[in-house]
Amino acid sequence: MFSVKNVVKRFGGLIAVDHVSFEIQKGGIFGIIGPNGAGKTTLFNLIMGNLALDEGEIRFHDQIISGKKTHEIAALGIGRTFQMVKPFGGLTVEQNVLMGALPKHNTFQEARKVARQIMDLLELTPYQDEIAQTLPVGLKKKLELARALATQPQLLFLDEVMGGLHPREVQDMIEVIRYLNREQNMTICMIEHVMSAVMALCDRILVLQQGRKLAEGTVEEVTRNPEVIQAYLGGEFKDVTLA
Ligand SMILES: Nc1ncnc2c1ncn2[C@@H]1O[C@H](COP(=O)(O)OP(=O)(O)OP(=O)(O)O)[C@@H](O)[C@H]1O
Repeated sequence: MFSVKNVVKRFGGLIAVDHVSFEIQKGGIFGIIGPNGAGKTTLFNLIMGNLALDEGEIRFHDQIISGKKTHEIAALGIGRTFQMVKPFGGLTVEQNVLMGALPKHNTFQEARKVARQIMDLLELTPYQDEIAQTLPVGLKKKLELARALATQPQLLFLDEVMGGLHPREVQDMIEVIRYLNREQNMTICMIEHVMSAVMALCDRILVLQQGRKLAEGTVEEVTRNPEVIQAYLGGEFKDVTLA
């Protein structure tokens, strides 16, 4: 469904993404993990056309998407959330979700219907008239997800949606992602530091380190990989269970 082939991104002398290749199968939940600075967000920015790649190719359903503009990529059915939550701060929750829904729908009524379904799914309806920037982090993360869902993607890229959430909120988010994947047939690719969520959700994991692919495989394969264990034990992933 989606492939990244030999992608390279340089920032001056630094190679942020160094010949990375992977494929995402339709219907899966693909995880991308790795220490800070591994190149994960840069990879998402390359995929969504926010940054131009230096080498390589990105395909979605056999169409080359590298080189396309962000709105063209979104129109093909790819959505994303941002690690640094980016709602329009001065707008209400409902207006924010509508902003995502409007380009995909012919009428305002249709867009509003979809926006309301998404707010219901994410339990944002009680906050629909609140101004986005006044929300606590957990609700801001949900709003970020709601805005991405409003574009009705087939393939959704999630950049650390669990970050800053309380354990109860992490559990809720896991359930929402599982529902989107199983009930709405959405293929998901998630960058995530919260390892319990990665373990609970992902059928395949890519491990990046200093821009390079360190390992790729199932949760079992990756967590048994000696190089991954070494990288993690020396790193910041204190909550990872590698038993
Ligand atoms: N616009 C930029 N200009 C220069 N260097 C950049 C730029 N964006 C990212 N980098 C560098 O590229 C490397 C990869 O950064 P990136 O944000 O992709 O890592 P990450 O794996 O997403 O990290 P984190 O887990 O902290 O979000 C880092 O060394 C970072 O400093």
